[in-house]
Amino acid sequence: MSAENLVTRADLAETVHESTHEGGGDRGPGHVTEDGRKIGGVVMEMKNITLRFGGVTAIKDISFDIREGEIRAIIGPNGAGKSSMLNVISGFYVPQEGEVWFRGAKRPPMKPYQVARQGIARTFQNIALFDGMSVLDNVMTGRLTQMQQGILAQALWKGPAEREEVENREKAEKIIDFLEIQHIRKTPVSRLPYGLKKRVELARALVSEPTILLLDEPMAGMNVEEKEDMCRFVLDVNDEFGTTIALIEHDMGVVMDLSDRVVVMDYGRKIGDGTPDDVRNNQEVIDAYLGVSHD
Ligand SMILES: Nc1ncnc2c1ncn2[C@@H]1O[C@H](COP(=O)(O)OP(=O)(O)OP(=O)(O)O)[C@@H](O)[C@H]1O
Repeated sequence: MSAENLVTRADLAETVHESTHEGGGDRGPGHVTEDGRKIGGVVMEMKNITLRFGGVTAIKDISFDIREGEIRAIIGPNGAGKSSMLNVISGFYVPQEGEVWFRGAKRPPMKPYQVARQGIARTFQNIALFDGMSVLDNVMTGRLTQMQQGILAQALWKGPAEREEVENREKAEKIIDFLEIQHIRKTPVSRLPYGLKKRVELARALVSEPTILLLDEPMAGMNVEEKEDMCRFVLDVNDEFGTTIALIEHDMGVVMDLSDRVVVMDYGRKIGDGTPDDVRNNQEVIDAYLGVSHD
């Protein structure tokens, strides 16, 4: 990330002050945050996860949980294993050891589309949209995992298929309005600036009405204004829909101001876990990550 793209904590505090929630204080289940958001019980639990790629151990025996309604950040230096962890949650990787628990039940190994059907949506570190398609059509693809009608029924445009298509379109339009991209809904994605493409990706993930939203570096490569917008939308999504959010982010200003709790990884290990204040004051975290530049 270039220096000009960096948002300082002070900048962000100023711009997202109204909806930002403090990191400190009691984070027990069932509590209400200082800004009135409800944090529920544990919705997802990673238990002793180990993931290897041949000789490389990307994740070493990591456990942490995610509570309903919270914004949970995963941070750490490059190669720490953050994306691998998000890929375990979303079913792209199956760990060699450990268990993933979702809504109080151990999750069997699942394909990513099955995980998506359980209400876990994600965005990617690198933009993964259909370039030649319009914003609306891209957002509509986010409904695919929810569709009940088969391809033949869709093609014949009959009865339930027609109703489903109308319903999907209404949901897509609602999210497009919510993320303030209605003015570009007919524009091919290839013509959009970077920040708007990232917002379209967010829209596509949101239109599936996820319980948990996984964001892999949602602000990477953005300029200051784009970052401020994205921060506001992440907070608004959490506020308005009560969506639980787990995100990977390198910008510490963003992480510290957005998150309820933070997991810190380094070389595949967990070296910190707690409120932003907890991790900010953790010497191991300072030595491994916070004390060094992340440009
Ligand atoms: N598909 C893969 N095959 C082999 N090794 C992999 C694969 N994916 C990740 N790794 C390795 O696992 C380790 C963790 O990578 P990962 O991408 O999860 O880290 P990260 O913390 O997300 O890094 P970054 O911040 O740079 O995105 C690295 O050593 C990486 O090279």
